[in-house]
Amino acid sequence: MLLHFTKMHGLGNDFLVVDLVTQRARFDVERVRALAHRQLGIGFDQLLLVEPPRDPDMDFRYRIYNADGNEVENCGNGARCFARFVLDQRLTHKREIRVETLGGPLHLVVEGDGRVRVDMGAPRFAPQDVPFDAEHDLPLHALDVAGEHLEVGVVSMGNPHAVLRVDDIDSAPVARLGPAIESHPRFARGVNAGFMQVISAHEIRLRVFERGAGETLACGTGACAAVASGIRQGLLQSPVTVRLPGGRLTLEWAGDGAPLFMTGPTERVFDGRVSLN
Ligand SMILES: N[C@@H](CCC[C@H](N)C(=O)O)C(=O)O
Repeated sequence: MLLHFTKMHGLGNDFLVVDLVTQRARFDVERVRALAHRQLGIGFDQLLLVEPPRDPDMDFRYRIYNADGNEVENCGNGARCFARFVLDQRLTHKREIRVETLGGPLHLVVEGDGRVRVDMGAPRFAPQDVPFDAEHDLPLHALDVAGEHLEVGVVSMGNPHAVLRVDDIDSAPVARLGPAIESHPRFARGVNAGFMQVISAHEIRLRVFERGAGETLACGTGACAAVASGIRQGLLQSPVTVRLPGGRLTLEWAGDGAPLFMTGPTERVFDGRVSLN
């Protein structure tokens, strides 16, 4: 069976996007891993599935799998690509799209310049919402990792994030600490580890070691988590430009309980067909 797919990226965070509105396919862990393989497969950080909604108030269901084959709750760069994909494929003519995800509903707007603005929902900091093993809801939590005593902000953007402030992301120990934070036993479902350098109240640099994918060129929900944590700590003020290895995002957040908005670009790389036998 030949399945049509589209390869896309958001700031270098790359995706295999599959239309399951007009096609049928099943993806188990082994199949996702095989397709994600950089040498033996197509290669991607995440697989994005476009499905019909289950909720009649929604336009689509948006499902996300990490390269390691596990299904996850949310993906910010993927959400922007999702919006461009459903428009380009003429699965909708709407430029304002509502999608259901495992992490909750998202509202996507394709702007006149082609960039996509996403209402990512309200960041949540309560440890049980992340989930993170801690008794109190604090802006910073002590975390012992690989023999180091760190202070991290913990945030749920539907998916779990830990944010560590560093002096310089170019020399930050992302490859060493990233995997140890990702699999730290206090994060029951694993965590995405963000390394944030504050440039000014309105600008940060960020690298993210993603759960189930390793370090990526950009992480949209990681950018949201870093900005939410930075504003909560009094380090940042909205709007904030986030400079990731793959490019820039603009983040706006009015504070506790308010939705966080992320705006950025998308790119379609190529279309193809793959045999799923
Ligand atoms: N790259 C994504 C996040 C994808 C999911 C993440 N690795 C997780 O496991 O939660 C983004 O742009 O947000």
